[in-house]
Amino acid sequence: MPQKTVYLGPFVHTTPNRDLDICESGAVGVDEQGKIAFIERSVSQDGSYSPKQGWESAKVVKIRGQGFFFPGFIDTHTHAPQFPNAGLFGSTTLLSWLETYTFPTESRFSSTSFAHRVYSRVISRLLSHGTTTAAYYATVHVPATTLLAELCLKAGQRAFVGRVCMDTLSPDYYRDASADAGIAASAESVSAIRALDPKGDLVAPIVTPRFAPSCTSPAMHGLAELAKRENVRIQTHVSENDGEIALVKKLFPDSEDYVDVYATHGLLGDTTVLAHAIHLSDREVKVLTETKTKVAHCPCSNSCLTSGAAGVRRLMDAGVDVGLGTDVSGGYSPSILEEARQALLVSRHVAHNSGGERAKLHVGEALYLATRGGAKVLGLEERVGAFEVGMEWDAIRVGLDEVPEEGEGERELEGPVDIYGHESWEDKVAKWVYCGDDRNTLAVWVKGRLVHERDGKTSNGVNGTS
Ligand SMILES: Nc1nc2[nH]cnc2c(=O)[nH]1
Ligand SMILES: [Zn+2]
Repeated sequence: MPQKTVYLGPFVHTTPNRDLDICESGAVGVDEQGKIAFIERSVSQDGSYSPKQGWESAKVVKIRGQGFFFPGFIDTHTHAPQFPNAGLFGSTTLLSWLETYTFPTESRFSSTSFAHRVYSRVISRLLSHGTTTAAYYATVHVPATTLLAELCLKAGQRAFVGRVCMDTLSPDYYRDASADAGIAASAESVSAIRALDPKGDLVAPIVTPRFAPSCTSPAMHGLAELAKRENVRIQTHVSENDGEIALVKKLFPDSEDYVDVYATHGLLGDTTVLAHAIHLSDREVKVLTETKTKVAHCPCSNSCLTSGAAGVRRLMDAGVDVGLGTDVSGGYSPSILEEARQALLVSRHVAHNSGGERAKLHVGEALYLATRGGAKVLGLEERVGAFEVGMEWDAIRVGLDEVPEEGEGERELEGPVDIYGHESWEDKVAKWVYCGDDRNTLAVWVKGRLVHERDGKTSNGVNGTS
């Protein structure tokens, strides 16, 4: 159980309106359950903080130098078994990439010892980049999928873990034998993951049809029923690539479009996350709005696989909830900070090509998608994604490097962000978003538990005592 702690110093998060909210000198009290008990927004900066009644013996964690507390990042879409392929995609596009890189690698997770090696690294890498919640796709293998959930729980990472279901148009060496076999294995996986964390405090199952081309109609119907019966969320891919969209049209000639395939199989709703959603028609966007279906925006992957540029402003204007997904190894980076940067850059391409100035995201919006927006996509908005009383302390301690004044001597250049002193608070945050990386992630907490310390040994459940 975490110790009662007061976090002192600047903190930054986003508002429900997607603006930055910067508190230059605050105090956040976190109780033994890891919940935020109070927030004070104007604490004296002279170091003479006097604790509230009942908090006199609480531990104090203080920002020193240039830095701030920020909510933990939320990755609404990634593939844990694809991390061995991060950076490998060559000139492929989705369907050739799946055949060439993805299916052969995912098939190796029939070995739980291989899974242990990869998944342990994945979790500690994500934590080191400040990702406190991830929605993972695993593979078709039930034991390795359960292992991923176990390792998340041990490391203290919040996670949704999904056994991938795929019963058609997949290689013989890597597929479900039939729709019934896939549904039964997915049901087994849901039960096994639930048993690890029955209340879903940190880890929960998520039903995961890979995408329409690799699932038969009976498999999709069965998975929708499973999700409903077990009250489990759903994740899949939609409208990522031109060839994929053409294939869906051919496979499901009676459906109006790609979104309609999922609608007619009962797979849409406010507990469903669709990744990509790049090439949607107005009708499809309307259906997502009406059904409250959520979207994981994966700009890095969309660029790597030449999939296209998703118009996030269009989705947000239509009232669709959007979060960010690294989609490794379609995307090369495990970092949601990198994904926020890519979202900003891609929005500028959209602005130039068709969307106009309004298509451009600003830094606060990108950080909203990375935190509060992601929480909403995964149904966690009451618990994480921002600093509010009653929410849980999922947080990053960000450190930025100060460049010494002339005559103060040189400092070792450590991190990628230089602060010269002329910057406003908004400037500091922008420099972090555009120039920062995991060297700026000094410590990470989930539900009040310290789960990673830069240069410490806290990652992956080792010495995670605080
Ligand atoms: N990006 C991506 N798209 C998919 N569509 C179906 N499977 C995948 C996958 O593994 N990654
Ligand atoms: Zn994906």
